[in-house]
Amino acid sequence: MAALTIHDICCSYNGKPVLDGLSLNVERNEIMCLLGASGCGKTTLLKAVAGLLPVTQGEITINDQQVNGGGQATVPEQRNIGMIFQDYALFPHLDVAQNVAFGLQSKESNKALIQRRVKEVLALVNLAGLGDRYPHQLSGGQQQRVAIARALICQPQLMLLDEPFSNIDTQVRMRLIGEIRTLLKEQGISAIFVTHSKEEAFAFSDKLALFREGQIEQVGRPQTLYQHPQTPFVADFLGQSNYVPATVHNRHTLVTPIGPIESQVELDAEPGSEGRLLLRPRQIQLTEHEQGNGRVLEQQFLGAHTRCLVECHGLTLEVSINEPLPAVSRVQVSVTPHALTFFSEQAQRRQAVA
Ligand SMILES: Nc1ncnc2c1ncn2[C@@H]1O[C@H](COP(=O)(O)OP(=O)(O)OP(=O)(O)O)[C@@H](O)[C@H]1O
Repeated sequence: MAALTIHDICCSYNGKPVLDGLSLNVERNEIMCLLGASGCGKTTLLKAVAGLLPVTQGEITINDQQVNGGGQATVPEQRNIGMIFQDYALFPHLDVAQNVAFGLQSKESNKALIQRRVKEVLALVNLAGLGDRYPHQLSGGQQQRVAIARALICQPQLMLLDEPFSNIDTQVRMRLIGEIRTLLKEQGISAIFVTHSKEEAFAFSDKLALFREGQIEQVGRPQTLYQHPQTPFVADFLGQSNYVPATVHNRHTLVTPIGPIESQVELDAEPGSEGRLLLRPRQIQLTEHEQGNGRVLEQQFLGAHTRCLVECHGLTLEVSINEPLPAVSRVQVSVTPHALTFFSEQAQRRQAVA
């Protein structure tokens, strides 16, 4: 069942449309990431869901309750939403316990109950015992945990997180992402999370919605978008792409300058179609070979892997290998068997017209 349904919404600033007929579904207990370049409308969508921005067309439904539609809008405080911001937005003059209690005080008068809930949520975010510290006495990661505890205390059904990890030290970031993801899953909370960073998006979300100028280009599981992008825009946004000119020989074979390449799934293009084969750096194999079809141009040792640039039949390919190759100049380039992603010229032309 859907935790959030956004149907055909439009939002604008000073009459200039930013979201124009956008639709998106988030399932219960699902974490959806809005990923995209700066200015493409991610925060605008969060604000519309939170009720902080007027929606000029379309409907928004949160857990079966319509909050926008038919000219009506539910006020933000009645949407049962928790919000987390990049800059934590804590009250500097309140201690941690007072910050966390803040949202609950307007709904609950029983002080003992509030104190008990504060303790519970501080324990959930691993801040037990730090209730009497002030925000300036905490690290960035700890301040973000306070912001999360403050949102959790009101038991929201939906959490909106706007670049929550971008001010956090890289070393702490991946650990915090893992912890918060587990916490949201344990508490059964659905979430929408905004980021520029594909690494954060991959690590935190169940699904990705990749934005492009106020539209969603593709939505799906992170691995699906990475491995089977529907457009070169999605392919290039999510990682390094090599494009090899190719012609469809039959439904399972492409003819390329590297040689014929077999696909593990049927290709969605007619024999004879021309286009480009997408190859990720890990989908290309290099084997040392004196008469090999490739020439190593450059290698960079990057710790966990080595980035290698290879010239092969006039193409420059970026390949990711585990260890640097010894000082050899020739290699045999081959493609790891997989379900090929082929962008036919015809389909690209259709998209450009649409
Ligand atoms: N209050 C505002 N008044 C006028 N224009 C705005 C306002 N807020 C945002 N915009 C414009 O709307 C567009 C979308 O902005 P939005 O903040 O949603 O983008 P974003 O994808 O979240 O970007 P970022 O990743 O940089 O935060 C941008 O062109 C931005 O300049």
